[in-house]
Amino acid sequence: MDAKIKVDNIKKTFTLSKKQMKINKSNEKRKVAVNGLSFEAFSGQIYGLLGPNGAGKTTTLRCISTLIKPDEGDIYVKGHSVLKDPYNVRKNIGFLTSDLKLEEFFTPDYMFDFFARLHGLSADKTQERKEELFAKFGIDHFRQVKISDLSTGMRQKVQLVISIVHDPEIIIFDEPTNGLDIITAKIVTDFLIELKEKGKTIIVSTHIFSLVEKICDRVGIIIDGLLIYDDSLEAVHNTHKDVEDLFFDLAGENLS
Ligand SMILES: Nc1ncnc2c1ncn2[C@@H]1O[C@H](COP(=O)(O)OP(=O)(O)OP(=O)(O)O)[C@@H](O)[C@H]1O
Repeated sequence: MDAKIKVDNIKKTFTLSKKQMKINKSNEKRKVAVNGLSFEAFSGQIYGLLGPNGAGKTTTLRCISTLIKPDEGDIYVKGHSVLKDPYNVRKNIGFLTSDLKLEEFFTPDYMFDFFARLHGLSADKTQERKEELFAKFGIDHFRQVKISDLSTGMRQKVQLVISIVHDPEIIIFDEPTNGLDIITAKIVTDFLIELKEKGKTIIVSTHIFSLVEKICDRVGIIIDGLLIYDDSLEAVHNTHKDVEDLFFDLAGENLS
């Protein structure tokens, strides 16, 4: 099987501000967020990057999505290097994070059209895609309401649909169900399963064991910037009761 995403020995170090050093309760000026990470993700599968707070999940996903550059190593998305060919990487990726800022003044309808134009979609295609996604995520009834007047859950739905407006082959999703109510969380997880069945390649980051069990085909366990496990869910179940059992078995002594 050909890897759609190949993360090849990436390293990323941040220089910390005084404030960040205080938060980290450390005198160290530099923080190694990701320390020589490698894994592959395949089409028709969901790869779950699982780890506690500060493990390096978001940093890894931001490197894959070309928002930041790894200091060492490289990542190949459909063979395109994030360092040498970020344009073609971006074209193939939809990146979703709850950090995305939406313009408060605009409506979901306007935002969707704006991002569709940015991705070069025709007017017909934009309309077709908008109707499909707005119906699926229940956005229809607030499509003309200003973002500033929407609830957090409603905004998250809008963020989700605009990040996949171009129907990307690869979807990178940072904490997919964070902050969502139980109904929206189910719509999102069902949608991810539907996308993988269509042959998309999906990487999600999470700290929720049950989400990995429910939707992932492979799991990578990341702690302190290091990938300490990388295998199929089937392999997990061959040796352990479940992912939680595996996590505490492997990570127990590394956790503080
Ligand atoms: N821009 C930055 N500047 C300084 N330090 C950073 C920056 N981004 C991340 N870090 C640090 O790098 C480490 C890894 O952070 P990262 O956000 O990748 O972890 P995470 O696994 O996504 O955690 P969480 O689940 O809390 O989001 C943390 O110690 C974090 O404080």
